[in-house]
Amino acid sequence: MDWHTLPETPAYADKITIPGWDEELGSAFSVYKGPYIPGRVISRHKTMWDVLVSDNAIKAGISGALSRTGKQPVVGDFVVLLKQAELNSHTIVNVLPRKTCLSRGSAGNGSEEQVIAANIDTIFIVTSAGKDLNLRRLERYLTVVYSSGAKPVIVLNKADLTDRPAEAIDIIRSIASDVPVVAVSALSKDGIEELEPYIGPGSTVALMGSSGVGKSTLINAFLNGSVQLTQSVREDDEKGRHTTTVRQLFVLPGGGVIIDNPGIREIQLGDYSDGFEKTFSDIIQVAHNCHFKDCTHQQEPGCAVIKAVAEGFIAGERLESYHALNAELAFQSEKADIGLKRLEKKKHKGMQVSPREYREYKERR
Ligand SMILES: Nc1nc2c(ncn2[C@@H]2O[C@H](COP(=O)(O)OP(=O)(O)OP(=O)(O)O)[C@@H](O)[C@H]2O)c(=O)[nH]1
Ligand SMILES: [Zn+2]
Repeated sequence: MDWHTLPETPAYADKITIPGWDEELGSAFSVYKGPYIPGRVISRHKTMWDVLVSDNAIKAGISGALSRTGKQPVVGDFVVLLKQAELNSHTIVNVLPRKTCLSRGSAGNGSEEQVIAANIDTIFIVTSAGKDLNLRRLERYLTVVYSSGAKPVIVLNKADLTDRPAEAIDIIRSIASDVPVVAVSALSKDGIEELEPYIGPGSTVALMGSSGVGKSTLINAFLNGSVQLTQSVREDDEKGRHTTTVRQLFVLPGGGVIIDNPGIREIQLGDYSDGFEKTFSDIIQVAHNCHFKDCTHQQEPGCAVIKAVAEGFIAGERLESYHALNAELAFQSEKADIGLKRLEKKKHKGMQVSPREYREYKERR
């Protein structure tokens, strides 16, 4: 064979069958030669990770070097594993660049943000028709999703319980600008085909929304009975004990991936300032016309936002929600600042030398 006809792509490239894998990951991985294989994290335990590799799921720990960087693999991460066949062991040695990153803000202790999941393309914000429908909560969810880099889709579930789903959709659209809003019934599967474009081969979705809106029912509908969602896997850990793990990443029959993780379900509002500006882009746009540059849109004269509310262009509740979220963000970042100061103090303390240490130091010289 003439060498010109050799394929340009490395030999492993066509063997990689990890859902969500793409060319970019391929080129990031191409620097690894030898006993390294790629994988995708299914779920994380304290010091062990379940990882999907070409055609099965394995358990892996992480290397000391990766551990020292402080970068912990999370569900959805694409990782590089060192495979030691003779020891029957896999070790995660690196996390490949994340496309999107869903994290809990730096709430409380001022420590760095906590990443919950990575590489989610689309997040279904699930709400249900009827009394769960809460526009203010939807705005919070939108804020979180925008900050992660994923694309939001609002799913109005239990459409079978309302006579007027179109009305509910209109209400949601009033705050959602160009975010798709889809009415479905997870129970009867009515309308779920409208969600199919987001769960096609290679795409990764996650679901967010309060308890009882029907997230599990929806996932089961996508899975089409191929996996039992609540199925827990009983296996022996490295010490021979039985452990029970719950899968958090599912491959759909059509090739898409669904991530279902308690941290995403129960997401709290943290430092999501970027997403905040996107969510309230209408208010921020109007605010350019406020008389004062630092207008807080509370009661200042010449406030264009208050004027827009009075004239009915912006809903009063929406401005209230803006103020409430703004206050919360300010509070969170203040808390983070306080935490930082505490840390700085601590660091300083560590550098202080006690009189005894100083004496010993001088004596050694
Ligand atoms: N009528 C109707 N009921 C639904 C629909 N989808 C889900 N339900 C019901 O709503 C209840 C809650 O559904 P789940 O799927 O457990 O809700 P969830 O969002 O996963 O709840 P958590 O696990 O607490 O987060 C169940 O009794 C479902 O049968 C729907 O489209 N229509
Ligand atoms: Zn103003």
